[in-house]
Amino acid sequence: MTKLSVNINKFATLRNARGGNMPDLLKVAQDCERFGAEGITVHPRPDQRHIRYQDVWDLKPLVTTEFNIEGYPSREFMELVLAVKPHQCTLVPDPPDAITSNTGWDTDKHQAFLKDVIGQLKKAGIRVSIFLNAQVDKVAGAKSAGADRIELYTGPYAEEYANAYTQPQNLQLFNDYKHTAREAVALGLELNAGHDLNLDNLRFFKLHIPQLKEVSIGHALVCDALYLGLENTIQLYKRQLMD
Ligand SMILES: CC(=O)[C@@H](O)[C@H](O)COP(=O)(O)O
Ligand SMILES: NCC(=O)COP(=O)(O)O
Repeated sequence: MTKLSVNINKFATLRNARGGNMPDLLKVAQDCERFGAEGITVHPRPDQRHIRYQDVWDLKPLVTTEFNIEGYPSREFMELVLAVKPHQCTLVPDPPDAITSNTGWDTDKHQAFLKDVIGQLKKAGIRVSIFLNAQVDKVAGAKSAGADRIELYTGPYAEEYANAYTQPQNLQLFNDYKHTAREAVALGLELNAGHDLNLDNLRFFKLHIPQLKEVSIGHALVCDALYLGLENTIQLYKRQLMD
């Protein structure tokens, strides 16, 4: 079974646009769970342009499914995560000014740093996932740094899927995802995926990477919800994830 964690960043973007509390992020998270989400993901960025550090504190007692906090492990981020203690922390190598996440970790180059931060998170009882490109040679570094899971960065997959839409089975890049997933499982790592997954490309990914434990989806899901409604949209995404 693959769990759907709804990334609620973009609801916070909308709220912040007017400075008030509409939509109410806490209600959104609770409604996502009520509508079938099996996790809530947030990605507090240094400029707090969507998720604010206070949101993370406020969400913690309300989230009854899996709470996943994503981000670059800066000192401030680590202090927040270690204090809030979510179920899972996903480490992403984003520079402070990133518009959105656009690559995975080089687990060789940053091995010592990753080992240190993952050690701190694990000591606090937090499961750690690290964001990885579909690069089979970076998986061993995730394992030796102490990660429990990897999250496959699916941005390039989504782009290629859209381009090769008529014959997705010919996707060249997809073999790299398959090999990376296989290597992760062989080394005892669990598998997440995320970024730019949507109602078009999700089913193909799920069918070909059956080891997938969880996907986190935000941007496309929120866009779909504008047309289809949040409850219906969450159900449609869950349908794509059926075994
Ligand atoms: C790690 C990842 O892929 C997501 O967190 C994505 O970057 C969403 O962040 P934004 O909503 O800021 O684009
Ligand atoms: N980890 C990926 C995520 O949380 C959502 O990414 P996106 O669906 O907003 O691109």
